[in-house]
Parts: sequence; structure tokens; C-alpha cells
Amino acid sequence: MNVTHVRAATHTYNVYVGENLRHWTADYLPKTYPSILIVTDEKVARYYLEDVKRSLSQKHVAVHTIQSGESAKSIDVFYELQTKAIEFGLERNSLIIALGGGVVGDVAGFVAATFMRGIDYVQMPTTILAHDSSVGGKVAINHEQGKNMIGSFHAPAAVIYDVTTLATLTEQEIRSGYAELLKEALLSDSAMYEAVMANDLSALTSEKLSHQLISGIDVKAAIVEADEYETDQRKFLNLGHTLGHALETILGYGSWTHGELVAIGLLFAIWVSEKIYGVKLPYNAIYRWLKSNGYPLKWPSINSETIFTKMKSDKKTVSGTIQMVLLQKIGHPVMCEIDDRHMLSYLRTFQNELLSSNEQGGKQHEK
Ligand SMILES: NC(=O)c1ccc[n+]([C@@H]2O[C@H](COP(=O)([O-])OP(=O)(O)OC[C@H]3O[C@@H](n4cnc5c(N)ncnc54)[C@H](O)[C@@H]3O)[C@@H](O)[C@H]2O)c1
Ligand SMILES: O=C(O)C(=O)C[C@@H](O)[C@H](O)[C@H](O)COP(=O)(O)O
Ligand SMILES: [Zn+2]
Repeated sequence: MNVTHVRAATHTYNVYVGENLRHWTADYLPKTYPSILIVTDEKVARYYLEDVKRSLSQKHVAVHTIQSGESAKSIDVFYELQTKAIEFGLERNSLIIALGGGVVGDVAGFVAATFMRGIDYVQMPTTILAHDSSVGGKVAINHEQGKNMIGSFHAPAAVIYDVTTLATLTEQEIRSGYAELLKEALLSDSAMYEAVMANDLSALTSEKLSHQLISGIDVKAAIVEADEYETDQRKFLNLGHTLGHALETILGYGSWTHGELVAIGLLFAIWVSEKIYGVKLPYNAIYRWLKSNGYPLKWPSINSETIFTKMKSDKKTVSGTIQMVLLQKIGHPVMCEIDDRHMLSYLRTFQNELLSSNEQGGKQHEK
């Protein structure tokens, strides 16, 4: 088992990564809690809920199972969970366990952040993507006009990541989660980037995957430790998300996965970086890797103006100007202010280039 200690400015907690940890949940909780509410989703419940319940058998435990998928990051599910917490009798010293992927973690975490003005919660991630979402304390629900618009920072009391649960993920969810690993690699260094790109997702061993998840968690933890509340370098963790979040909102939550759209957003960020800084980044290699691993790299049927308008409501926009995370080279992210005229033109040209490379089966892109 691997333990990463996250020592952020105002919170310290452990991230445990290992096999079968769900059978020993009580051993990894930071303290004893008189009552616990487990929040999970209907798919995860089928596979793993009983194991977690059994591992807490001596406690006062209730379960609330929400629908599976992005649509659960809603004000209705948030309210439903608050009602459950009140009716079950959760108190200030109680615990919420978020057993599931990023959706369960984000909505249950936001309930924990706000119930009685904040109680403890523990993340038990069950997706590859949730190596990212379970660390760092960003919790939120969506507004129909914008992704994660209603939320808070609320650090977990611990993260218990049982990597054996990843065996039941679909190929699409493996791809989605791996996009965030690619993001962390691009923020980190060439060694991690090469290691991530060296894998064909259909042949990924659980040993290699665990190793890479730990690297991803370490990258994320280091950034969160340096800037817990995103006043500065934590913004870099949004690489690929300016476009990704806009598309997710416009397409309707859950019609594409978060990671699939982050993957397109990463390509766009790299493409814009090459244009603005005149640098050569591995656009072609990443395009080919994504393509050969089955990522849907088609441009969704939305025009650039609509996407541009949505991008302007990104959380990093300052005084109406889009601030986008770009790369000067691998491991060197920068924040770049992009005026409206340039951003619109980048979106249009990138859309056309992506379309034509898809038609030609991945034509080499020229800087
Ligand atoms: N808070 C953060 O820092 C942060 C970071 C990245 C992403 N996110 C958020 O995370 C969400 C995406 O998370 P996700 O990709 O984990 O989605 P998810 O939670 O919807 O899980 C994806 C799907 O896999 C199923 N599933 C989960 N675990 C499974 C398992 N072990 N076996 C089989 N099926 C399983 C779920 O039921 C769901 O259908 C987005 O809302 C995104 O905004 C948050
Ligand atoms: O932890 C962070 O900080 C991130 O930006 C991680 C992202 O992968 C994640 O999708 C996050 O929820 C986006 O945050 P937001 O503030 O842009 O909603
Ligand atoms: Zn993300």
C-alpha cells in the first residue's frame, strides 16, 4: 500500500492507495465517528457497497444511493442528500463516506461542506478519474448554465483508494480517467509524459496503472499543497478544461464524459500554445495516441461562437477576458490572457484542422 501525505496550508490528510482497502475501511478512517452516511451511486453500490458496509459493521451506518452519472451533480440530488442526512440524524461529529467516482465525490463532498456548516467526509474513489477528483477538496454541483458553478473547497479527512475496484470500469471510463493522468503528466515532466504515453489502454496492467495513479496523485497533491485555494498555480490543474467544461455544459451533462472532453481540450490547449509561443509540443503524438486508444476526437456539432460564449463564463475569466492554461513546454504551464478576437479565430481554425485530420485519419499537423 502507498500513502501520500497531503499537507496543504489549512488541512492535512492521507491518501491511501492499495488493493482491497474497502474490506478494511474502518482501519483507514482518521478517527472514530459515532455515525456514518455512505453516499454511493447505483452502479457502484451493486459491486462494492456491501463490502464497505461490512467493514464498518460496528458503527451506526446509513446508505444513500444516488443515480449514476453526471446528472446527479444537481441541486435536486444535493437537497435529497441533505434531507437524508437530517432524517438519519447526522450530527456535527458524523462522517459522510463518498463511495464512487468523481460525481459521488463532488456532490457528497459538497453536502459534507454545507451540512450543519461543514462535517467530515472521506473519499473512497472507484474510478481512474477520481484519483484527481478525490484529492484537493474541490466539491461542487453543476448549474445548467455552467459546470461546477455551485461549490466549495472542503478537504477530505482521508482518501481510501481501493484500486481493485477499477477492474469493473468500462473502456469509456478508463479512457475518461486516463485523460486527467495525461493532463498531470503534461504539467509534470517528460518522464511522466513518456510513461503515460507508453501505454496502450487495452493492455494496461493493474500494476502499471496503480503506479501511474500514484504519480498523478503526487503531482496533484504537490500543487494543492502549494496553493490549496487556487489563487495561483492550482489554476494549472485546469489545463484542457476551458474548452472541456464549455463543451460539457453545452452538450448536456453526461452526454460525453468529463475526460473525453478534457482530452479534446488538451489538444486545443497544446495547439493554441504552439500558435502563441511558437514552440513545438507533441501535438501529433498525443493526437495519434488518443485516436488509437479510441477517444472520440470529433468536433461536437456546436458552432464556435456558442462555445466561445460559454468559455467566457469559465471560472478563470478575469474582467471578461479568458485566461487559459497553456504550455511553454512539458512541465512548464503558464496562464495566458487571450482576447476575444483571437480566441474566436483559434476556435474556428482548430475546429477545421481537427475535422480535416479526422477525415484524413490523423494528418500531420503543421505548426
Ligand atoms: N473535484 C475535483 O477536483 C474534480 C477533478 C476531476 C473531475 N471532477 C469531476 O468528476 C466527475 C467525473 O468523475 P468520474 O469520471 O469518476 O464519473 P462518475 O462518477 O460518473 O463515474 C463514471 C461512471 O462509472 C461508474 N462507476 C464508478 N465506479 C465504478 C466501478 N468501479 N466499476 C464500474 N462502474 C463504476 C459510475 O456509476 C458512472 O456511471 C465530473 O463531474 C468532473 O467534473 C472533479
Ligand atoms: O483540482 C483542481 O483544481 C482541478 O482543476 C481539477 C480538475 O480536473 C477538475 O475537473 C476540477 O473540478 C475543475 O475545477 P473548476 O474549478 O474549473 O470547476
Ligand atoms: Zn477535470
